[in-house]
Amino acid sequence: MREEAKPNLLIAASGTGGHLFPALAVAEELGDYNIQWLGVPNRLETKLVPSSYPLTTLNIEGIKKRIALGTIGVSFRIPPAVSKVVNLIKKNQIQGIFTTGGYISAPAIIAARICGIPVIIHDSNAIPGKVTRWFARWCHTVALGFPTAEKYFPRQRTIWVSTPVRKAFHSPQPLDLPLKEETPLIVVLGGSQGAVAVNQLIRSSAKVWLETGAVIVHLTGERDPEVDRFQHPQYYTFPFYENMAGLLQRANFAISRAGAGTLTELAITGTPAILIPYPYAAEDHQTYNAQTFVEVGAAVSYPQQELTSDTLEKTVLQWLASPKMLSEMGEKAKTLAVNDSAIQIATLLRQAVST
Ligand SMILES: CC(=O)N[C@H]1[C@@H](OP(=O)(O)OP(=O)(O)OC[C@H]2O[C@@H](n3ccc(=O)[nH]c3=O)[C@H](O)[C@@H]2O)O[C@H](CO)[C@@H](O)[C@@H]1O
Repeated sequence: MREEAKPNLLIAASGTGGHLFPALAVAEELGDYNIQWLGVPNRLETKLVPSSYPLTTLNIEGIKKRIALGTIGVSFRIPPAVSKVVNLIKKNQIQGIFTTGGYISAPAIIAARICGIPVIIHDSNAIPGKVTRWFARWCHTVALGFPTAEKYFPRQRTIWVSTPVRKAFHSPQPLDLPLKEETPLIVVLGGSQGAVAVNQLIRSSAKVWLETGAVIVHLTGERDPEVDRFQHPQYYTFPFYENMAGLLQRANFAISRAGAGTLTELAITGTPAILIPYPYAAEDHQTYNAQTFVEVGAAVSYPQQELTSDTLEKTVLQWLASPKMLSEMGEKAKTLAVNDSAIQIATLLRQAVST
């Protein structure tokens, strides 16, 4: 196919791994499209996107403030961000937009409406974000990470697709860590940015877990000033780890926040988890995300305020001594996996762009 014959798509996804990796997974399925990316300066997209797709950044502070105050609406003054997206759409003859919710979706959807092109929005959480709820009416289809989220969109076309994960999750990935086959591996993570409160809990209990022979890989994020406080030969820390597929495939279990991205990956890799939902997530959505995994028996979930290091210490020791229980929980996690989520969204986009 000649380069100029490719359809042109804009992906508006910004901020956290939970918003970016599902969008990158969809982009991986659209190799026959010219893809432009819309983000903001100084967020994760500036690291993850430019090597693969041209990135345009918007200053959306004004929009963030309006959404935080609940004042955005159909009549709101069109800010410069929207004009910039309209220009981008016109200049590049963009035929459709894919967005994963969050602030960046607002100017993208408004601009798409002005230009008369279709938008597919994906929202991965059990309680969809405010922007998704407000602007869904202007989208061609709302793709959902959790089937229960459908009730927020009584008048829109919705489809439950789970959440796309990177292609690497769909095949076995080698892990570059010195681990014997029989060594239990605990992976600790706090979403794409790390979780300082979880990190503290782990450091206060890790020693007893390591004494059983287990290895811990702890993804700490980049903002924890006490990251070097605990050290042990079986304890590995990384601020951010690229090969999540390899790590979760090998993990016996995870201790994690309950972001939708990580939960979906745990389902695909069949990894049981001790979940500690982020207590300040919008509308407490992580607690609701976690519920689905708890209900099928794939995870246990503790509110951070109620979880003492003593309870966590005992739970982990019990899990380390219960391989049969872990493999049963792993199988239950797999019942929540949707392996073709990215393909389903790519198909929706192809249909929307061609009609
Ligand atoms: C604090 C907060 O509000 N977080 C939200 C954010 O996701 P946030 O990015 O915090 O968390 P998620 O669990 O959704 O996604 C994390 C992603 O980063 C990847 N990862 C993480 C650590 C690492 O070292 N390497 C790596 O690749 C994970 O594999 C996963 O793909 O958006 C999600 C989707 O709307 C929400 O469900 C989360 O509640």
